[in-house]
Amino acid sequence: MKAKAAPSESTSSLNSRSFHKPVGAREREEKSFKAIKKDETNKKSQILDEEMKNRQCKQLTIFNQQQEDIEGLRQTLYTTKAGMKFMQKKFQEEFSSLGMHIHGLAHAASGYHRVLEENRKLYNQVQDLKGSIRVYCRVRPFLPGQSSFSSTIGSMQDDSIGINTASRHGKSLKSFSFNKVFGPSATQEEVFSDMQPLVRSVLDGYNVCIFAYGQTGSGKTFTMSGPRDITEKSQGVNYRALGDLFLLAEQRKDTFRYDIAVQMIEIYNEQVRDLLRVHFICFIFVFLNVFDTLEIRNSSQKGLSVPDASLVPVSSTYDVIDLMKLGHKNRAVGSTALNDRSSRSHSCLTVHVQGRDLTSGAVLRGCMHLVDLAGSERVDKSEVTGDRLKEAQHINKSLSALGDVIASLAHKNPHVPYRNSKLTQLLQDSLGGQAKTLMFVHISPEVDAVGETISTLKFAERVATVELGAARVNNDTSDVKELKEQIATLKAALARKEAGSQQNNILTTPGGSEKHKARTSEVEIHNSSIMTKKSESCEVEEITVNSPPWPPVASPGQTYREEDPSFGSSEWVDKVMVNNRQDEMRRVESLWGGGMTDNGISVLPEDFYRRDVSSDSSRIFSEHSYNIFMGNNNSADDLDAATSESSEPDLLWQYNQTASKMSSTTSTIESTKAKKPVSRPIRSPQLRNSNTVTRPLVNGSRGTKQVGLAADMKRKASVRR
Ligand SMILES: Nc1ncnc2c1ncn2[C@@H]1O[C@H](COP(=O)(O)OP(=O)(O)OP(=O)(O)O)[C@@H](O)[C@H]1O
Repeated sequence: MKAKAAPSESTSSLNSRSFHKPVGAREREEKSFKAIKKDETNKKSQILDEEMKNRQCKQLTIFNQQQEDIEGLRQTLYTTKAGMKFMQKKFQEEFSSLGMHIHGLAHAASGYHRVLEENRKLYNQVQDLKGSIRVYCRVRPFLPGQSSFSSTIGSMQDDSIGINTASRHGKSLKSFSFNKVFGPSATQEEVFSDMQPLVRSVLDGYNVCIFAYGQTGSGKTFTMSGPRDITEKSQGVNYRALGDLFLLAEQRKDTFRYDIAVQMIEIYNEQVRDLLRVHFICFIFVFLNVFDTLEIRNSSQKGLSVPDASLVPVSSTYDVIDLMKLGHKNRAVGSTALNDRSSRSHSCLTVHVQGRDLTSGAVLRGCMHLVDLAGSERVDKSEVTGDRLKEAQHINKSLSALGDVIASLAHKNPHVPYRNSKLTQLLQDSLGGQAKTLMFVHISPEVDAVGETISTLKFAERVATVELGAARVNNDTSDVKELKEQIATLKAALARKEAGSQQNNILTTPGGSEKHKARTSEVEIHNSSIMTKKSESCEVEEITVNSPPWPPVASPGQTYREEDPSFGSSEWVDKVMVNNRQDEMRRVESLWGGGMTDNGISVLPEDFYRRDVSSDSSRIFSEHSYNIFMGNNNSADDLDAATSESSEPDLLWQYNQTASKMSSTTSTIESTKAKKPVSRPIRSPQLRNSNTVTRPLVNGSRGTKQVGLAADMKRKASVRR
């Protein structure tokens, strides 16, 4: 800029000077000025050229540099790409190997689960084989109004529980192990789902017993039935078990046909009472504070331990709900200081299931006892007096009898004192038989119940050591069934003949019928001693004595008719037997008392029927229902007694014996009759239950005869073996 300024300055100064100078000088000056100017311009252009050159040079250098950089970048990109590709490949390889590894792990995991499941099954099988009683423990939550600050429950795992105890040496934790432990928050559904497989095995022909044990107020009734106001969610084991059986029966309907019926009894003050019987006589009994007591018959090979209790067919959960309502209404419940609705009796809901394989014709019979025991109680705590005290004493006595039985079984003692209480008699088949048994032990979390809790859990641990032997399926193959049917038919024929000739004897003996009329009750009483064997023939006595009342207790809106297809198809019943028995019944009924028929046969007075037998068909139905659960008829009972503990050859032996007996009998029927006096009294179930003439008979004699017979048959079987 200075260089530029300088010429303009000099030009202006030259102009001003040249203005004062002469023309020649001025021209010279102008020339020299122009030359200078030219030089300057040249110089300028030279400088500019140089600058341009420099700039170009710089740009070239920059360009070259950038080229180099780009080349470098290209190289880097190339190597990066290659690296990326390599990494990608490696990653893919690793990924696929990881995938394979994960696949392998998943396979191993599923295998592990399978093994676990198998282990569980095997464990259960071992338990089944050993026949160990399964023991589940359930802890009741604190009740509303109770302080939950201090609980006796110190620890709780899936299969063990620790109880805090205070001793002289300070606090300690006592641990107990069971098959399963349910905490206070366990729902009814969770509880049931764990025992569902056990319940379902009834449909496969097993006998199952689930019983709830624990001190009063610990939640036994809650587990077995539910709370006072039962909802679908709070339903207990009883409802759920039956609902599940119906569901499964429905699912299997293409291959199996199942018939399900229930009985519900209670043991109150050492008396067995039917909870499903609604009869006007019942109300009279309640009014008079006298209740009909029933017999327990463990010798019954057909699964009816209390054959006289109402046996009610059920085909839906609604039937069950109605029945349970009735049962619970009839059950003895009272208020104590420990539980405002304390069960004062042991209740037992028995579910009888008979299934027929539609392809093979094999018949399976299973039965399930669902027992809600009355709670043990310390009378000083429950503050009971009077009747409640008497009840408590009976409850404690029977529970201690249960303890004795468990102790004997645990020690494998040769003698087990089942007969010391009705409760142990009832549970005999489940505690010492081939049943699958589950005990639900209940405990309360309160600190002041710790003593009872510890003794309850100790008892439960002892129960878990009892080994019953392998559970067995009660199945009749079609061959066996056929043989039994044949035997039954033969026996029926024999009975008909015997009854016919006996009748002739009576009628031909002067005053025979009169004598019989006068001695009706006497004969009934003596009958038990006369009958040294359960009638080998028609069992008319069985028809009337052992049959549950029919129609059975009708739940609201329910009627049980002869042609009701929902329960028992005709093919299950030995029709010949039923018809024969009807004839037989008519004949024998007419034999005892009343007037004379056209044929000169005596008949019962009409008011007898009015009082004791609602209708003839009801009797037939008793027989029908009874047969369904007895596997044809009672005449096969003898055979069962022998076969239940013997093998198929024994059965054939029995059959041959009967067949040969039959052939000889038909020819020498009179002599056979002379050897075996047959006395068949007629008693309707209602009359039997009316606490009148039949009472002496009920008291033990019939039961002991049954036991005697079973023992006799067993003896026979073992001698044969
Ligand atoms: N798991 C539970 N969840 C909620 N409440 C329960 C539970 N178990 C029991 N209860 C409540 O505790 C109270 C006592 O229960 P429950 O009557 O079943 O005892 P219990 O052992 O049958 O008594 P008892 O032997 O005197 O008949 C009831 O009010 C019942 O609703």
